[in-house]
Amino acid sequence: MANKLHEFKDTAALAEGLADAVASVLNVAIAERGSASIAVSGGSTPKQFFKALSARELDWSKVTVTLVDERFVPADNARSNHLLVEENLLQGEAAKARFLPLYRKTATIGEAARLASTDIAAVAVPLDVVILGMGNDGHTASFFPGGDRLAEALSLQTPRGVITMEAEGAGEPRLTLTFSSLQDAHFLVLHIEGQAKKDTLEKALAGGEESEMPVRAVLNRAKTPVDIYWAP
Ligand SMILES: O=C1O[C@H](COP(=O)(O)O)[C@@H](O)[C@H](O)[C@H]1O
Repeated sequence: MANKLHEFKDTAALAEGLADAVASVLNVAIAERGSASIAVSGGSTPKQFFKALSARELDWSKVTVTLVDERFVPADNARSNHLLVEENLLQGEAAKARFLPLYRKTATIGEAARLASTDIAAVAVPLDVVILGMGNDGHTASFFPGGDRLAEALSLQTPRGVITMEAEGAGEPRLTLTFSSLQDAHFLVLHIEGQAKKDTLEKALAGGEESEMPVRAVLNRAKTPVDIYWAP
């Protein structure tokens, strides 16, 4: 698996470099198909990148933005990945993008997953861009160690879509794209920052079970080689 590491002098340079690369992929998709898609992660890492991407020149009205995963909280909750994207990416020209949330105000998280799966199914396959983050526990998306549906989420037999996930380290119940939904993206990125995350990456790459560090599934058997973007 020819993953590639892109190192930057600082997080600001990484944000600009990744925004340039993503904008280029989205522009090619728009030129070739008339549309483009990107699934992004939440958490604390991507904020600078989102702001840089938001300022890139492209026909955002032709771009579908969705989430790799989401906490099962409404968009006005400070833990919401939707809120992070809305406040940092979907601003200015980028506000013209079509946004597909994963959270839905449904009686159960299972119903929200079914509704989100239906919407995601209407987006061209494969996704053009997937931006993954990683926790220091080796989770990516909401593929958490000990997750109640981890094996199902990581199996290529599981159809593309959104499934629920609960795990001790996850906090709220989660909604996550399945591995099958994201592993063949045209541009598959793992965006991590800081030495601790670099050490976690090295541990993940050194071998071991996917159940211990689920990011290994992406690093070891995604169809698309992973572009790893890192800055200290
Ligand atoms: O819970 C989550 O954590 C990961 C990593 O977040 P970070 O703040 O350490 O970058 C994130 O990729 C995921 O989308 C989010 O739901």
